[in-house]
Amino acid sequence: MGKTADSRSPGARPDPVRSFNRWKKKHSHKQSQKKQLRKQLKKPEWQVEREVISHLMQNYEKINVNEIARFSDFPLSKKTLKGLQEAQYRLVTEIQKQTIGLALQGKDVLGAAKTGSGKTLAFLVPVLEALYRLQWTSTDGLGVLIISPTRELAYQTFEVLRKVGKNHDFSAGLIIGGKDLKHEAERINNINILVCTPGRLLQHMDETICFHATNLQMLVLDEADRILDMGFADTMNAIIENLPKKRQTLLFSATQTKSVKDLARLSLKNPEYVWVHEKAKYSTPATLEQNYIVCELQQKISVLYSFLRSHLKKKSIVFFSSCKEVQYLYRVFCRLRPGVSILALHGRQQQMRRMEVYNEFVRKRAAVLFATDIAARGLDFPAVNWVLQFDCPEDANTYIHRAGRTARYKEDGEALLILLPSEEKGMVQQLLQKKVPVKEIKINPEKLIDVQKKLESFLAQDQDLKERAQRCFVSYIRSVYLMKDKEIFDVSKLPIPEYALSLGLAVAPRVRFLQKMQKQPTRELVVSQDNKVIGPRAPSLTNDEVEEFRAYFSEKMSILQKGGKRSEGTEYRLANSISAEEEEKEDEEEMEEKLGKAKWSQTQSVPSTDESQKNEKVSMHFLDRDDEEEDGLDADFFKVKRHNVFGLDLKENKTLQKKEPSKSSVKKKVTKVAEAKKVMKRNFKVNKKITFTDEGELVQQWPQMQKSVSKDTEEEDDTGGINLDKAKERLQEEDKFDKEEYRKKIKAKHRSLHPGWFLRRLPKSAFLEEKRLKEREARREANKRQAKAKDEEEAFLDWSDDDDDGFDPSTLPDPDKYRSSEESDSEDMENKISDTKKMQGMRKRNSGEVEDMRPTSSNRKKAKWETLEPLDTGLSLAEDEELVLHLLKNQS
Ligand SMILES: Nc1ncnc2c1ncn2[C@@H]1O[C@H](COP(=O)(O)OP(=O)(O)OP(=O)(O)O)[C@@H](O)[C@H]1O
Repeated sequence: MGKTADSRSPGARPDPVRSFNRWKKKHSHKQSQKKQLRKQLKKPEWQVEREVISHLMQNYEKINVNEIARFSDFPLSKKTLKGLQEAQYRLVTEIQKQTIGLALQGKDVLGAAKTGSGKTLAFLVPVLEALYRLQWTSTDGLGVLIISPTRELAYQTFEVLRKVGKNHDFSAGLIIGGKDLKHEAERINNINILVCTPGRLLQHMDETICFHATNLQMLVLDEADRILDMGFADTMNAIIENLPKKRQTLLFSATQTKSVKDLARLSLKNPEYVWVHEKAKYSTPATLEQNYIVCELQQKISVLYSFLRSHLKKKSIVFFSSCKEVQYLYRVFCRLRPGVSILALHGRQQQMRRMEVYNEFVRKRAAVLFATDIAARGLDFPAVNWVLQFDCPEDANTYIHRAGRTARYKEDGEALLILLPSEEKGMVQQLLQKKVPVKEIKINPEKLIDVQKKLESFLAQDQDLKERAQRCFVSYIRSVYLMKDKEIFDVSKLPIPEYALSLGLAVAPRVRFLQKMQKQPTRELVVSQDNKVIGPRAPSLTNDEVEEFRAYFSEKMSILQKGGKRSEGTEYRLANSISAEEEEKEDEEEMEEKLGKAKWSQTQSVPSTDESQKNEKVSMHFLDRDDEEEDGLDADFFKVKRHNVFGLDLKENKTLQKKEPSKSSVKKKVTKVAEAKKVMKRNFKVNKKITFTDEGELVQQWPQMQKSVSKDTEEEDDTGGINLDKAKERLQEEDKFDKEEYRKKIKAKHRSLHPGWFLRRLPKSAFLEEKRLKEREARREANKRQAKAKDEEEAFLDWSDDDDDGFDPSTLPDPDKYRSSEESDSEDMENKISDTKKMQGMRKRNSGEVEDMRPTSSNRKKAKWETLEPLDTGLSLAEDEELVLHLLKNQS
């Protein structure tokens, strides 16, 4: 048998020929590698990259969705793949699988998939690849725009982008308002990928010199249906005007729009519709368990409290319909000390605070977040166990987004919806139509803890809290009043006095629009076909009216994204007499309360009723409990729920029975007129303030002297206190007199001006002023319409004991002029932008008229500078206007 080389004996010498051949092969391979490397090195880096890119692009056409399981199965750049791997993203989700390929091929995509299914990466990966393909550099400017409806969502998307795109060389920026505009403006021109909210973006488009989007390659709308809805309509139209038509557009949402009208605005080119779960049995994640309970409005707070007490180790989000509800209930619940830390997130908070709360809730393992719908979409808080919808969502889509904050990406979660009896039928029907599987469950009455007494005692001690309760009350009622779907939301069915009591208020605050509505039905009795009067028609607005209001409010919400503080907040402050300092105080207090909460076991500030003491003991007891006991409580709740032994209806629960307002607690309201009469009877003399002019003339500053009529006509009518008719007449006379005086003053000013000045400036100034006046007129019209929608503010004004014969909106400061010294820069900006926006809205309507003056896109800014050339007349704005009106009249 012959021996092989390997089986040679250890002492045998290797075959030199074979060894040489082996060495030669190795050597030549090494040489060729070196040669190739040298060749490569000679090429500039960009050229090597270009070759790689062209290789990748050739593979785009070959993408086969069915063969894709991992990100590395897509022809992606090494930099993107590395970023994905480092962030632990390897396998693709269904929406990523189906849309990334299409987007890489340059198609417009409308992607829809359930909440928590990974839509963010489905658009971020193509974003990175689009700029990589074009070898984009910072000098190329803005390449991709990602628009999100809320600041928090934009921030979250930006963070994912940073994580996944960290190996690329592009610059990315986050523009969401609430920060220094100047600082943003300095950097915005160097940003390649901009993540932003619509309002703030438009503000930069309008106000930041040199900012343009002419090179834009891709536009992404996250939560597209929300961004395209009426609330953002004007802003989005104005933004789209400034974008190049030739671009790729990606739209993503869990509830996608197919409205042709909406999509036409974006000028999509043969878009690909990818509805991943269109054929799925349910439109919500399979891992999400969804239930609803029905309870009376006045019981909801106790239900929430009881829920929190039995879920102390869980992470939950509770959704409310208004900021003021969140503000009040957050404070109250902090004082109630349920034993789990509570956070609040809403649009009236300062941006810093919002960010703090967001991050804190991300970090916490067990906590409760009280939030408005700003947290409803897109936010990816880790490991949320429960979503509780304290107030009924406006529609099924909002429900889906809210509930989708739990059970994200393969995790479990539970959602509980609290419905009023009047909301049950309509809402459940809507949910089932949208393929949302909700089941009714009952509450275990033994687990319910009535907190109304405690709330009453809090309010009795704290005037500020009481005012918050009143605002919360009005705000909730207004939110129901403004809801579009009148089948579900019927304000006339709300148990108003009982609701007030449940908030801890002895008397329900007056709500102006409700009073109006209550008067209305008597005139609007519904007559049946056989001419029988059936009853008063449910007071409601027409759909158009509601839509208008809603658009107004959501638009305001969108404008919030622009600046540090909301313009809406400013208006609220006007109406509610809350100053900016107070707002800040609120935030500080929020912090204090939280700190206080940590120390609560030592500091017992809560009083003193038997009931509250009892509850206090319970809380103390709870805090002393060990983990086991907490779990026990948790389990108790689950046991009840899972075994469906909520045998009794809430109504049967004695502790939560309807409370009739006690007679002693209902005080007779003292009107201002009555008070004034009382004062007059006492014959008080008001102090006088008298000053002297330079000429030594005596002037009575206070009380103001009547200037319009001679003293002898001012006969006092002692008989019946104040004669309102006479007072009214007198005021009208005064008014006339003042106007006349003012006119005279203006004329005198005109005469004193240099006549040559007019001749030089007249044509241009007259033209500009005419235009400005027209715009102001339109704005006033718009303001009037908006004023209608501010019933809450009006209602709040009603709480002062003003005589309510009729509130005159003209007594409110002009929102265009209003500027409190405490307002931040960003607030100023917001106000400006809201004006700009309104102007844009008008421009849209009168486009033919204004287009010549204000061309769009590139020369838009130039035109703006021209038109805004300052014209110093030395007069005030009002005088300026009067002057120009006068000139125009003379001209015509
Ligand atoms: N391929 C993936 N592999 C692992 N985890 C992923 C993947 N894609 C997404 N995720 C994770 O899934 C979670 C949800 O993703 P994302 O926020 O993108 O969902 P979404 O569809 O945008 O939800 P929503 O509709 O609520 O906005 C995130 O925590 C994300 O990190």
